[in-house]
Amino acid sequence: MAAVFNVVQVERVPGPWDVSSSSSSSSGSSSRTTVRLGLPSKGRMAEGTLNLLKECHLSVCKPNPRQYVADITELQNLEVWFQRESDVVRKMLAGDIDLGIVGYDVVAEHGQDNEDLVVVHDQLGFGECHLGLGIPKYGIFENVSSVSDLAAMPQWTSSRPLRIVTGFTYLASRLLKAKGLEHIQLSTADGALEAAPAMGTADAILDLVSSGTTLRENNLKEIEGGTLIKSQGVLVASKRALLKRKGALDVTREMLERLEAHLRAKSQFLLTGNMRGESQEHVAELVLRHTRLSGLQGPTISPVYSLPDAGDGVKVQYYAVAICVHKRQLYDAVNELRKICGSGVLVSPLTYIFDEEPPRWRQLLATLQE
Ligand SMILES: Nc1ncnc2c1ncn2[C@@H]1O[C@H](COP(=O)(O)OP(=O)(O)OP(=O)(O)O)[C@@H](O)[C@H]1O
Ligand SMILES: O=P(O)(O)OC[C@H]1O[C@H](OP(=O)(O)OP(=O)(O)O)[C@H](O)[C@@H]1O
Ligand SMILES: [Mg+2]
Repeated sequence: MAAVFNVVQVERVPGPWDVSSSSSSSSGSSSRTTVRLGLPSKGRMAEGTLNLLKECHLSVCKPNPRQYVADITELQNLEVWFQRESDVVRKMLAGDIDLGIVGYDVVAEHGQDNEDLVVVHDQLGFGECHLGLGIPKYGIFENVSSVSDLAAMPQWTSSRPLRIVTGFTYLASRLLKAKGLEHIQLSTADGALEAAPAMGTADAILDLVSSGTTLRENNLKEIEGGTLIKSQGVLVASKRALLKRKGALDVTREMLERLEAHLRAKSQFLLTGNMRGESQEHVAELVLRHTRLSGLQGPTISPVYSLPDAGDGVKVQYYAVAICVHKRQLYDAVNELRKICGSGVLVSPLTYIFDEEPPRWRQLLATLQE
């Protein structure tokens, strides 16, 4: 006997952006004066988010793991709300949250190209993955190695479409047809999608991939052209909040500046060493002969003062050389600097490199003026 569900009509509570709502909405959020930042409450993105904010000296004070509201001491007038990633995006669209840090995949799937969502920083450097098709390595798929091969398979017709299981139905319905997959039938599941082809409940899957281990362990493979989007942690904002909510743009700017300056510094080391030379220009010429020692704009050369002999005044016999080098070039740069310094080379990690104005800030202002 088919289950009968009593459908209860639930009156929609107007949100803070609803023009019809004269009074405050359910949470009084239309009259709220604080700016709200939504962060992942659990899972692999939660840890990466909190670690990055801590590295930017924006530690979230969350004494109890089950506490869903917190704050960041350095950012007054900002409330932190811990939510599931998809709910962060939903609540941004409803006007109950102003900013969020989530995976880009969640913004793309649950934001559904809503123009109110603005990606303020698109590469936070954690949660890297991509949304890709996975098909069996065996059977009729054995020699299929690309999306065009898959689309060309004669098996797929309007009466017998290619069955794809995914948690990303919005992106699947928008992007798969553009890849030439005409006859597809989408189904959803909450997880462990890789089991579906072996179980016979789907022919292929569309899911997030990072190491590829789960696909391989379930005899599935990716195919050329099968990646729909790439994803990593992003800082996303509601355009309306940035334009209408007092303080939202200022706090966004500070977060963006700190994130951008820190992420840029993470890839750099500061090298310093002392060397003999006739003048700062002479030392700079020696250093700049080495390609790996050109730094961000160039080496900083400063005189080292000493009192070689009692009674004589201070003298300059050495010059300190300071340069930023990319982590990948560290060892070669140390060797080159050592050759010309002759003395030890000090290496320091960098916390921030602040640009005059972060490029993403100019982009955001341009977006807000559209
Ligand atoms: N290999 C991966 N699989 C799934 N998500 C990944 C992967 N790599 C990075 N991510 C990021 O992590 C997010 C999902 O994290 P996680 O799976 O912990 O949470 P969730 O899927 O929402 O929770 P749950 O899995 O309990 O339903 C994705 O939205 C994506 O941005
Ligand atoms: O490429 P890999 O590194 O193997 O990661 C990909 C797997 O990780 C995620 O699953 P998750 O761990 O979130 O479990 P779930 O499928 O139950 O969500 C995703 O749904 C894939 O199944
Ligand atoms: Mg998951």
